[in-house]
Amino acid sequence: MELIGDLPARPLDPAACFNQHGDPSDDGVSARSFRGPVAVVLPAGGCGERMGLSTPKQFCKLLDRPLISYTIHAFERIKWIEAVIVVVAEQHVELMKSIIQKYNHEKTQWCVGGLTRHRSIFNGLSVFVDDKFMECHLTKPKVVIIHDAVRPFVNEDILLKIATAANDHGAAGAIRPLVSTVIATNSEHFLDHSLERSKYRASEMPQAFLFDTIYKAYQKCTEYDFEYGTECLHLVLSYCNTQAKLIEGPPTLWKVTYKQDLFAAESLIKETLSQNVCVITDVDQEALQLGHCLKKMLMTQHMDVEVISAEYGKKKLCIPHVSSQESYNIIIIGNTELQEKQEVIDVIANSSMTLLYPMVLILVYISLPESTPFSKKLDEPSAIRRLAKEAKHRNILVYGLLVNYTKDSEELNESLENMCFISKSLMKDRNSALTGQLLVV
Ligand SMILES: Nc1ccn([C@@H]2O[C@H](COP(=O)(O)OP(=O)(O)OP(=O)(O)O)[C@@H](O)[C@H]2O)c(=O)n1
Ligand SMILES: O=C(CO)[C@H](O)[C@H](O)COP(=O)(O)O
Repeated sequence: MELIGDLPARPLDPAACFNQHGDPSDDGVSARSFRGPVAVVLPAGGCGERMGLSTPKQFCKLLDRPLISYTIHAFERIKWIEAVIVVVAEQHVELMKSIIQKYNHEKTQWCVGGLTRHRSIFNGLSVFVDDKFMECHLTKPKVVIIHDAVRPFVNEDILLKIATAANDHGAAGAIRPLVSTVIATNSEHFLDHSLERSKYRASEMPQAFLFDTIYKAYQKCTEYDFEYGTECLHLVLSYCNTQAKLIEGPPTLWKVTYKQDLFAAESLIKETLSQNVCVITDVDQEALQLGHCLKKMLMTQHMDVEVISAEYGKKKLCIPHVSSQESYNIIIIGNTELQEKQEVIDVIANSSMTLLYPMVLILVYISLPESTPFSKKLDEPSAIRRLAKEAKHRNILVYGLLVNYTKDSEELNESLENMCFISKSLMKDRNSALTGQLLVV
């Protein structure tokens, strides 16, 4: 997947790293950065007919969080985005309100949409100017971005290019090369003609406009436009004579449309979350050795790994650091008491990181030749299960790994390789059904 190669070494936020492409000067967009203030309208009032589910796709869950929340977060995390208006169908207002509250979407407000996408967008724009929305206290922005709620992987780079171009030219939109050739059929369903693929582009989102331009276009457009139109850029061309600047966007701008797109979107999120890990080891020799060997091996798997060693009772002090690094994977190596691990879980849960993404916590136990075999400590696996069950409610996925530590370097190496592959796949799969299991390496 192209995404992997494009990831920055250590993303500040998983939402930030979906295809950070290129240099703003690549596509002729002014390098003078336009940084708002900008407002956003997210049409989310559709029913997702092509998805064929009873829940509209914008409310379908990815890693247990509604898709719409990912899109909102992608905008809210950008400083120069001032306000986000989500446009939803009347029957989903309560659901939307609960999502805004649960995920703490502080810049976001909602309004009710219309029967078509254009009607919904017009309602969203009206929030900034119509007296009936006075209580929203929103100032009309100079530039407004319009983005489908069902395109969750939009990043700051493309948004900045689009907003800057809209500021300079009145309108701008993201485009992508066509995947298939476009053909026209005749009334008997035979080929009439085909278009030369290289001359055409797919119009995607985001798009941005000078607010007054797009609002005027909607005020002037016809009932036919409202009913059948699919292109906002076309409206400003037809009704305001504004020719949009077109900017090539990354492939991750695609619109979640069919059921398979939900699987693809969730995989992309998991892939991104599994790119970095923080390993916290005990200070004894075996734990330190395992930690450093694991780091080397995970790095060959293209992961960004940081190792911190802390003595008994101090591990929870490492979590604020993990949280500032926005790492959603922690491996703790060492045989310290479960009470200590419980304290670490408490600190993670209180850090508010797990509000957005599930955290993976792998507890690595070391079985030393001279100590009581772990299999004889019957209470330990069930204690891990209990701990994991409680942690799952707090969006922390806890797994146990038991590593046989031996002086035989070949055997130890094999154990380490297994530990690396199992850890990597636990971080990548984020499988909640496996939490609480103690896997023997
Ligand atoms: N009356 C409508 C119809 C669509 N949209 C929104 O416009 C975006 C893009 O539309 P599309 O992908 O076509 O969504 P749906 O109309 O829901 O899907 P479908 O066409 O398969 O029914 C979506 O975020 C959708 O919720 C909207 O706000 N109001
Ligand atoms: O394609 C588009 C660009 O103009 C729009 O993003 C929009 O998704 C079209 O919506 P629909 O699929 O409902 O026609």
